[in-house]
Amino acid sequence: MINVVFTEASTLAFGHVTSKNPNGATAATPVAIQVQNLGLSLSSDKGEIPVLKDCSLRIPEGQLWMLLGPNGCGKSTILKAMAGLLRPNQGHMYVAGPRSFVFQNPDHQVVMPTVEVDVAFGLGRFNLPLDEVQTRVHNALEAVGMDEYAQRPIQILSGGQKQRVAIAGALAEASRVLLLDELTTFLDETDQMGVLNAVRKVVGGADPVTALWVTHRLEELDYADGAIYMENGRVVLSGTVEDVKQYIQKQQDQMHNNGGFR
Ligand SMILES: Nc1ncnc2c1ncn2[C@@H]1O[C@H](COP(=O)(O)OP(=O)(O)OP(=O)(O)O)[C@@H](O)[C@H]1O
Repeated sequence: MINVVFTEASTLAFGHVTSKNPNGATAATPVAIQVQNLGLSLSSDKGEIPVLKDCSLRIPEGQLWMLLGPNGCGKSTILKAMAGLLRPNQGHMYVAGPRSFVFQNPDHQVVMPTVEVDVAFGLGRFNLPLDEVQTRVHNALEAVGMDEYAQRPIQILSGGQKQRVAIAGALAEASRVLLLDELTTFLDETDQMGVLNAVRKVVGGADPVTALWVTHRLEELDYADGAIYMENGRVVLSGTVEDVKQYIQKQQDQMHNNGGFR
């Protein structure tokens, strides 16, 4: 039986989720994402596999949080559930809207001939006046540091610049929550920093945008306001960056002592 409720954050009690307040959050900070006891199964040739098990977490509005964990632990799956791309079969979830999912490979998302046309593309369904579209496109490109590229053909952009165009598309649609799936995995350091700084800037801007950023790159944790660590389909830690760093360090030390650290 499907038992998932998308509900208003204020109706849920989440006392046990974070052990310490992450940077800048107080008990009164509004919540952008809350997940409680979420379960999700996917079908495979071996039948239904439980991919998410009893996951709970809470992310305050206007913050950048990172989601880490070993390959296959369920990071992309929980992100897709938050985006509404996958349907959980247990638990409760609230994600503020509008929300946007940005994929690892920007070529799946940035498809129009030029930068400004691509950012404007998603606005087509809102039937906005032309000057409103132009203002939104300009503001969104400025927010991610790509306004000088407005007229450029998409195909000459680097991977990181395309990621920033995809994020601008989400901002133009007034997205309040950005769900960002391993954007920097295949980027060089310059592109990685371009995307990280762009996300950091929009999260810290006047309108409260919240971002959840899946990554394997530990150095990116320094840009985050809070972090979540998953293992084997479960959220094992959700709190401060320092907590998660210490947890990862302990895991690495243990593996090293057992002679198994790669
Ligand atoms: N469509 C699917 N059908 C069946 N199983 C799937 C499907 N998609 C993912 N899985 C399985 O679900 C588990 C979690 O996958 P997911 O992609 O969420 O992990 P991840 O933590 O994002 O991994 P990575 O860091 O490698 O990207 C894995 O065991 C994966 O094989």
